[in-house]
Amino acid sequence: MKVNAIVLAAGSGSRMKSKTKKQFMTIKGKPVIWFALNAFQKSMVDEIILVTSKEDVDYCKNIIKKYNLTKVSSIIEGGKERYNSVYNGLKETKCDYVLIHDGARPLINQQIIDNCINGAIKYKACVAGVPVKDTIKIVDEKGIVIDTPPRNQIWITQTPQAFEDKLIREAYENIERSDNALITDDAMVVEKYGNAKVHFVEGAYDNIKITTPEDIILCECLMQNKHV
Ligand SMILES: Nc1ccn([C@@H]2O[C@H](COP(=O)(O)OP(=O)(O)OP(=O)(O)O)[C@@H](O)[C@H]2O)c(=O)n1
Ligand SMILES: C[C@](O)(CO)[C@H](O)COP(=O)(O)O
Repeated sequence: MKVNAIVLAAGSGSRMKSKTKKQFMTIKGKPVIWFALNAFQKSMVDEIILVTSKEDVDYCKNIIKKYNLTKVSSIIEGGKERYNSVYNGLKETKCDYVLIHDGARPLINQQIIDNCINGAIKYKACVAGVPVKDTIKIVDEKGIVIDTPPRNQIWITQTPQAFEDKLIREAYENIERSDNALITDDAMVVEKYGNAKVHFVEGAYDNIKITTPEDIILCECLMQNKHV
């Protein structure tokens, strides 16, 4: 059984509003992207496909060399939207199961990776996540509450998202032929165009995505007691 991971680092990080792209900012002396790459390096994943922007390929090559990330088998160019980057990565993989992960989620751990691999084997399509702790409200464009859905039906969706390779490949091929507006994760591609039900597997509350400036501070705090 061959398991590959696609790690995404081709975003512009516009919500971070920083000079350095968020995936290359430094936490505990290491670039953010290193944490995810290192987690997969230490896991049972066979190969890592790193997706990044053309202008960052050389920088990524340096990181891979410096930290001896031997499982990174290729660095490929991303696309305009996240799903374009994922599809470019998928074209580069050939395996039985594939894990797709945001390079901007440095707090991924071995347990989550294992949960995703086992979930993909069991269900063909799964995503890491956790139930929401807050009450969530649906609002209209004026900010007026329309509905308060039952909290036990709402989960925070994280990455990795893991799939049987054939299934996710076919689902992505289908979006090429369809209206692909507002696709923000890979589970959605399977929900809309794939041939399996997507199951949640246990993620972690600290498996946050670095998106806005306070996430860097939060991440540093969360990492303080961890051995990474
Ligand atoms: N065209 C894109 C867009 C996003 N990503 C990656 O997908 C992950 C999650 O996306 P997000 O947090 O939205 O990153 P950005 O698109 O970079 O951020 P923003 O939306 O604030 O511009 C990140 O690791 C990002 O690098 C990517 O590889 N290619
Ligand atoms: C894939 C994802 O991280 C799951 O939460 C998320 O959907 C990415 O969305 P973004 O709009 O690119 O932040």
